[in-house]
Amino acid sequence: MVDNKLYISYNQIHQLIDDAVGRFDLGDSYNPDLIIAIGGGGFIPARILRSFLKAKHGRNIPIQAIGLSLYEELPNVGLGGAPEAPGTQVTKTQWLNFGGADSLVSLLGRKILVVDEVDDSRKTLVYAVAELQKDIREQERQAGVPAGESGTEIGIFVVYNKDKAKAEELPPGVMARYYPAATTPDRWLCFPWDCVTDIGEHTARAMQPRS
Ligand SMILES: O=P(O)(O)OC[C@H]1O[C@H](OP(=O)(O)OP(=O)(O)O)[C@H](O)[C@@H]1O
Ligand SMILES: Nc1nc2[nH]cnc2c(=O)[nH]1
Repeated sequence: MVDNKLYISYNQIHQLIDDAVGRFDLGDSYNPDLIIAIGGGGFIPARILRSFLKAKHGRNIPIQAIGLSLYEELPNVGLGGAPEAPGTQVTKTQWLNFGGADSLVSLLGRKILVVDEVDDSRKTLVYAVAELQKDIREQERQAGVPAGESGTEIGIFVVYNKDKAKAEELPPGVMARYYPAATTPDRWLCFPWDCVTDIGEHTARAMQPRS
């Protein structure tokens, strides 16, 4: 049976992020001051990205986490696990804390970089951006700033963009700040943090020439 999965190693992710920060001139052409990581898959890439942006600008960018889920896990069938089945709608499992007395995050005027490990159908990113835009409008309203005039910008960094027709589209202003570290065929990606068997074997598979 043909293994249609693509195995990815930690080093490959690290190297792709390093290359992408230089290639896209991230930190200069778009200089984020807030990273929003979409968990769980966006957490490790966001942390690596923060190191490369700090190396460039000497400034640690805060990382805030949101939790979104679209894919359900199928029973595990060996190394790398089974591909997961897409659900029909994205669900929020965790969101930013703002607005109340214990508010931690102001979005106004921020240059936000949303980070995830893979852009597949694009549903997750579209949902995240739409929800963030609602929050920005609400914060503008609370601050008495006309809608859309706070100077807040949203960009997107993904480690892998799957080369396929997307189910949904991002707003053009956000697509202008869309940074995919790599483009990959429409195959199931097995990330190293999903590996619960032998990480050495997983890494060896990741290093084999792609078929
Ligand atoms: O482009 P899409 O088709 O929306 O898929 C991409 C999303 O799918 C995965 O999340 P998942 O729902 O599996 O949650 P997880 O990160 O917690 O595993 C991945 O981390 C992305 O967030
Ligand atoms: N691990 C993993 N999660 C995903 N979520 C959407 N596409 C993928 C994929 O190819 N691999």
